[in-house]
Amino acid sequence: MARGPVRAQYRRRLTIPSKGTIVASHIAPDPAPAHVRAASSRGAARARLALSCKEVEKLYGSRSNVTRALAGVSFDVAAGEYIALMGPSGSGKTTLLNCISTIDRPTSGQVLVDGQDVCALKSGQLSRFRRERLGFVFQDSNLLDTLTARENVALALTINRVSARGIPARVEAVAERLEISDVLDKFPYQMSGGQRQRVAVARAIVGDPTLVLADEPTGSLDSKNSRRLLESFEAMNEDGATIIMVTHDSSAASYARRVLFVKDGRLFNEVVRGDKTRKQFFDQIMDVVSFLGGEDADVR
Ligand SMILES: Nc1ncnc2c1ncn2[C@@H]1O[C@H](COP(=O)(O)OP(=O)(O)OP(=O)(O)O)[C@@H](O)[C@H]1O
Repeated sequence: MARGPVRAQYRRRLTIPSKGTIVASHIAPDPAPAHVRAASSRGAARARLALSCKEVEKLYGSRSNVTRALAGVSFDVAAGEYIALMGPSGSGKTTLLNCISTIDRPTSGQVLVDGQDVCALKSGQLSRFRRERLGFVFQDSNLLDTLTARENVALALTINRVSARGIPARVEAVAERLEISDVLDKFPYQMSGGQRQRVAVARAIVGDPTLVLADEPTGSLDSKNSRRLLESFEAMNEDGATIIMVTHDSSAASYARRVLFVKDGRLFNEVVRGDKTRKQFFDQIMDVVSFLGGEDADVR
């Protein structure tokens, strides 16, 4: 099929303006995700912003050779949302995640987590902020090889100075939720890739962080283990966790409640799942992926 008419068709359906125009200078959270709405005990959390990015810009390089990785990105994430970030290779997804996670610093703009400007934190405050507010899940599980699964998960609580008495019950509870109770006493080399990744998720969420940040968490998993991990994320989100996940995979993104698309360092579009089935949401995501430049596999 000819590229031109297809693009024109998507442009109409998605109301995508002409090339180079920013679709939304500020993207607000999904006003009331159904599962958040349903959980009356979390009513107060509904209004709370877990994250607010304001005109985040990131330049790399020196004056003669500058890369503008982020060109003024603004969006809000309400507590309890589940966001997927998608976009072509080099569009700025990892840079954005790194600016949110404080691994990197924006050149200008603000990143507010729970209302606190993370760019203004000094180094001591920064490590505390990372420990207490953030949970990280990477493409490779990054577990400590010399510790069992139980010890890997417990370590996150020990570092957070949770009293030793309270640790075993919290580890058992999170293990049950992620269906890893039977591997808690195994070392990473004794587990499958999927089990290792679920242990890594347990480690990320056991401290009850404000934000769970995941960079291609299913990147090294086969389809069965990917699905299992994504179902765990979905359940965690239904229990109240706020999740931001970078993925190149439309199927993985369709588990989120809202997908933000990044292109050339800007937010280009967003789609909200609302009451759609996952399949309908997947089709909607694929529409944008196709518009952005082709096949699912090209969007990373
Ligand atoms: N440390 C760095 N120094 C210079 N340029 C960088 C650096 N890190 C990223 N970039 C550039 O910033 C832009 C955005 O990169 P980023 O890694 O955020 O993209 P991405 O969307 O995550 O890509 P991918 O999907 O391929 O991982 C790219 O042009 C990249 O080359």
